[in-house]
Amino acid sequence: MKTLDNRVARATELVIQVFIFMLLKIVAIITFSPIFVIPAALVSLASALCAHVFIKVQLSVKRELSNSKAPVLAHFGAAVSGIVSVRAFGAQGAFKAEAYRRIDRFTSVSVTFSNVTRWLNMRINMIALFFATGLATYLTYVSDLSASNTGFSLTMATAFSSVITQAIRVYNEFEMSGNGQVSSSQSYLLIEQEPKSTPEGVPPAYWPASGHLEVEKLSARYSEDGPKVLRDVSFEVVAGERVGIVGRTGSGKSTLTLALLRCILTEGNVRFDGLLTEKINLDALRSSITIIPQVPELLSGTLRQNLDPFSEHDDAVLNDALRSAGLFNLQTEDNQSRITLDTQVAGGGANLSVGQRQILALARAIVRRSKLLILDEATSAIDYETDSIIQTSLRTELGKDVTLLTVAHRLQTIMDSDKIMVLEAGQIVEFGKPRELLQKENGLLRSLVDESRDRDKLYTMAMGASSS
Ligand SMILES: Nc1ncnc2c1ncn2[C@@H]1O[C@H](COP(=O)(O)OP(=O)(O)OP(=O)(O)O)[C@@H](O)[C@H]1O
Repeated sequence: MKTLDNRVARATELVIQVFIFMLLKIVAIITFSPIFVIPAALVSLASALCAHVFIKVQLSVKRELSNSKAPVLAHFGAAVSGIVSVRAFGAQGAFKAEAYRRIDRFTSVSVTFSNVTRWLNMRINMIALFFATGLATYLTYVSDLSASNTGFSLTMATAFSSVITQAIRVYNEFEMSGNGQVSSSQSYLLIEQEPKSTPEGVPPAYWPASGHLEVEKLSARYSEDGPKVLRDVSFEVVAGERVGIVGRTGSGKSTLTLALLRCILTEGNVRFDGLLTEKINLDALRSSITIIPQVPELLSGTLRQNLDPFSEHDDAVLNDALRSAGLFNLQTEDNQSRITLDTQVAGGGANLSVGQRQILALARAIVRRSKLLILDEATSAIDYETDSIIQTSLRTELGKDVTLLTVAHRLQTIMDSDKIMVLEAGQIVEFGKPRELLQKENGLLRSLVDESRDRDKLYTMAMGASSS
């Protein structure tokens, strides 16, 4: 904002300077030839008219110019970075043709742009020429001004055209940069904000004491005028239950998790450990629920800072969480690249594998003692060993009252869950114990399992889970 203020102040200063300069020239001419006050006023009016037309036209041409310049630069960038592939596939001809096409478009707009500038220069020069010629005629044949003052007045008049052009150019730049800066700042200022925390929204200190979740007619959409992606979803999960959420792609699984965290627009009631989540401050709600996304984000800093950003726990607790999450099962004591609390994590967790990041996200949930854990299962990029470590940790290390919702992409992960929720087009079509769902004729879960290559294994898992 400060840079913006400085730039606007500098541009304003320049505009004022040029206009004062122009005014001084007119004043100098009028002082020696007062009769020229009317031609000077007419010249200023005519110049202002030309400037008005020029600025209007030039604004859209300049926008078109930058729109046609970007594709040229992008094409060059793509060609340079992909030069090996371009040559390997013998696609030089196609790339050249495309480059010519883009350059042609850019050139035609550039020509229009310089024509617009030429249009203005011609008119301003003509106006200034008439003015200077009129003044010279008057001073030579009518006025009895001394030779030195005549020379001075004529010098002022001949420099007049360049000052007018300069004034228009500076004013135009001022208006364009002002417009751009103000409209982009405006768009940042008008970004919709989430509701602020209020004293009434602070939940009691004991909350949440359990992971009991009651959802009643929950609908969700991504924007005010967008369609309902989740429609009247109602279900109840008692504390400590493990629920798998399945459904075909686009059925609303991720949307449900976002709706529970109030990250999108929702209607209906969600009660978490007895409290309506819409009445609770967002920071309190989101810090009591942990979500482990497919690719967890980590912050740049040490592992310790990532697990405990506010330094609320000692190393023993953090190490315990790492062990429970399964990190130490992945590495041996003598491993040189062993991950410890002092390991530096790159921005986003770029120096760790997706599996390691999921394990750390799980450790974070253990440290925070979240009562509701939402796991968006990683579909790929995670090896069998890491996956089974995570699954074992989830089954053995979480407290008995911790509710686990797993958005599953592989049925194996959730077939031994307490319950399975099947979503279809934003609605719950099945919700119950795996064994019961598999017995339903034409059931959706049953059809998903029957389509799977591991059909028999899945049936065995479901029967085993339900009987336990
Ligand atoms: N940011 C968004 N803006 C608008 N619509 C969205 C957005 N994200 C998802 N949707 C829509 O919401 C619907 C449900 O998407 P969602 O991501 O919840 O499905 P999903 O079941 O998680 O799919 P997948 O298994 O592929 O992850 C889809 O029709 C999708 O087009």
